[in-house]
Amino acid sequence: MGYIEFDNTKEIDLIALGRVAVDFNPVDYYKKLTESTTFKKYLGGSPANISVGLARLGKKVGFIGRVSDDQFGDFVTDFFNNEGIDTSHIFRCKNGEKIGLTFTEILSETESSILMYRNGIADLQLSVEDIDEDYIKKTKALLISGTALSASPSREAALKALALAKKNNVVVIFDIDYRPYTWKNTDEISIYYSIVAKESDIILGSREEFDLTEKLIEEGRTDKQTAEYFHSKGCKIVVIKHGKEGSTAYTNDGNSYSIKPFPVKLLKSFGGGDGYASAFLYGLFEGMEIIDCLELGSASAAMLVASHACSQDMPTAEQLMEFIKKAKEEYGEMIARI
Ligand SMILES: Nc1ncnc2c1ncn2[C@@H]1O[C@H](COP(=O)(O)OP(=O)(O)O)[C@@H](O)[C@H]1O
Ligand SMILES: O=C(O)C[C@@H](O)[C@H](O)C(=O)COP(=O)(O)O
Repeated sequence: MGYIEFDNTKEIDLIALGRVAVDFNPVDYYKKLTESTTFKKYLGGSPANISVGLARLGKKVGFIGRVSDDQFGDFVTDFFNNEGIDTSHIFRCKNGEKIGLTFTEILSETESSILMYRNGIADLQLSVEDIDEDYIKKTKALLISGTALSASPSREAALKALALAKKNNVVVIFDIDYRPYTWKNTDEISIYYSIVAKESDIILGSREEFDLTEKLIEEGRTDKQTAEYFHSKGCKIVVIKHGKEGSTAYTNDGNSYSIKPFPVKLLKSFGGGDGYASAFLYGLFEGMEIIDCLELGSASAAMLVASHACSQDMPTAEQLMEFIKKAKEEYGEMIARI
């Protein structure tokens, strides 16, 4: 059953809006960040990682964002160009704002932390003038990443893009993407997350992220109650992730589909969400059944938590299918299915 009706006359599959950043992941990991001395530089930023993931899977991807006018702004723009991602709407900050830097601490396979340098950040300078209706008209889907709502003028730019997407028959995907940094308080989180969530066709988030969204609506909801609420506002698919416990997609016909993680040798505990989102959305673009979309998402997520990078290690469709094939050969056809 097709829960999402994409307008396939549009030339772009997905435009993502939000931060592009630079990740510095330690090469000498499994130690404290204070002790790591060597790092590998990658493109980063959750919506940017998702964009790379979808491009690697063969989708036509665009991006709306602001980056610094320096070598790191060049680096991320060049990386996008090399991946075939449209950069016509990635703008440079002209007042010295800097791109976000993310230093990750990989203490063990299961313990990681993320140190974000976001003072005077470029991505939150995205402004309503950067939001071009003619560009948004071109895409089947717009993905809004929650951190874009954390401060003005990016907040108003994201809300303008949302309005133009609704006006132009563009599917709206809200990746809640909570990062504590930048938000003033939890009231603002709930106000702005819930505005976007109530307008979205697809929402992806962890339980914690939905709790933050629903703080000013109703607290303590179950996953089912959360899904039913956003379905009542017009959302078609609500995906609620529970880390290594797996995830469930709730569709607006009252059905739900759950998937478990694929067994994998963990390298780090982050990066899974971006792999998950890109592959899940790829499945929707391909018209797959929800459970098959979830399987793709779970597999890609597993590949990413087993990898050092969160962008550069995004799989191609061939690699993703090969990973699933091998997992099923080793663990059985129903390995990730509940
Ligand atoms: N230890 C793990 N092994 C395999 N897959 C994992 C593991 N941890 C997370 N994942 C996968 O990554 C997905 C997203 O992880 P989660 O922590 O929920 O999101 P995020 O990475 O955005 O914080 C999970 O739903 C799961 O499929
Ligand atoms: O989102 C960021 O700014 C940092 C990411 O680039 C980083 O790779 C990461 O934390 C991935 O997050 P996740 O996929 O949500 O675990």
